[in-house]
Amino acid sequence: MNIRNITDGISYVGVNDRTTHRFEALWPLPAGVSYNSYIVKGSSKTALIDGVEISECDKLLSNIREIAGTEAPDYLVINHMEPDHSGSIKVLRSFFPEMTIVGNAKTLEMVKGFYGIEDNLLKVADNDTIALGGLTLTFKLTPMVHWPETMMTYVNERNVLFSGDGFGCFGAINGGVIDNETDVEYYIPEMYRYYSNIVGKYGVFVQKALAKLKDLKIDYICSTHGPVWHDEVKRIGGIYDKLSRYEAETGVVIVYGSMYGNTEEMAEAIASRLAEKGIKNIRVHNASYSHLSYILSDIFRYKGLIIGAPTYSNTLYPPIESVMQAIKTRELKNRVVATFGSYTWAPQAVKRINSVLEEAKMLTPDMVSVEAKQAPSAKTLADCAALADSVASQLLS
Ligand SMILES: Cc1cc2nc3c(=O)[nH]c(=O)nc-3n(C[C@H](O)[C@H](O)[C@H](O)COP(=O)(O)O)c2cc1C
Repeated sequence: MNIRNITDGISYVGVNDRTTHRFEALWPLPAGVSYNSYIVKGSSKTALIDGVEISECDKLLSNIREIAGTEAPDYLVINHMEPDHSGSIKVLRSFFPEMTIVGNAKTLEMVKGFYGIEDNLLKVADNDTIALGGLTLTFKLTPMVHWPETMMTYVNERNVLFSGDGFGCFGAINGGVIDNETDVEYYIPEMYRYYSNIVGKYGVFVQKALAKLKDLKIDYICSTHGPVWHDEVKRIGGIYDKLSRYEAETGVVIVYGSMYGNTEEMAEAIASRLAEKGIKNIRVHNASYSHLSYILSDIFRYKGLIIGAPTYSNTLYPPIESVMQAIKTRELKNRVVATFGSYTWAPQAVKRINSVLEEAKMLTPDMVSVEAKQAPSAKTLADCAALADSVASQLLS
């Protein structure tokens, strides 16, 4: 139980999930995940902000009881309808039948579509407010961060932003709810992984949301996953700004597939030459072993991207095809790219990687590609070194 007073009138009542293996049945959760819910208690009305995943609803109900006693919340504000938050709506409604469900037009359409609830709904538009008595909720519509209905709720008198999934991260709450009572560095990599996997495609919309928030004084960011940001508000905002502009740090991700070691030998040669050239942040991922979510996280973090694979059944080795589609889907930009691969009788891998990069508008005129016939020869390895030189010089120039 992580009930925590955030600031006057605002409490954390979220829950931890330490048993779901994969978020969205896709992304591993080695450190669990929290579904964050909050209570805002004014002098006349109380609002519950966002729900939790259905399997954790019982914990949420007891947290609400702990804070509000037998009093039912007057409102349930839904910032985001993804079922890891909205899954508990039906149960909450049956416990608190008088509670009004608050959302924008798109939210309420989903409330009906997912849960068949059509009564006691309150539709809000951008900048609409609800007075709770001494505390006012103002709604900021932030569509496509990362669903169409996503919005954020701001408490004017406390400078608190309930940001939905925005600024969230994987990792359950380990005791400390507010950032200054926990190890922030533990969560930062999980913020990169969360952003790149879940929100990464929607950089343009994140930028629009950030523009909308820029004049608000924000002392606390209360997202739906991970710690409440207080001391780190500025840093977290900066990370989101950078990620959504597809800006990256100096460093290189080498992601490759290999069955019998030929492509891998090229990957090793490239990595070692990059290090010789002074690149320190080099992340090498064998796509058959590293989970895609970690590969994407590094790809969002670092500016250099070198992709390699063998030809497989006249096309691209499948794990790298998955990586390519994930990159294309996320509309990645502003990367220094290079490609490599190997084949035995009819090369297809590099051609396929390059064609997906072209579709993704990531091909650059000076991009280097190297492809080895069978085992990499001394000449191929020299070409790999030249590829690394080209990437290093573009990154360090
Ligand atoms: C199941 C399978 C399918 C393959 N299909 C092709 C192919 O269509 N064209 C080709 O030139 N080589 C093909 N190859 C050969 C590999 O691309 C080649 O041996 C390459 O060097 C393997 O790289 P690796 O050692 O990094 O796994 C295939 C190999 C396997 C095992």
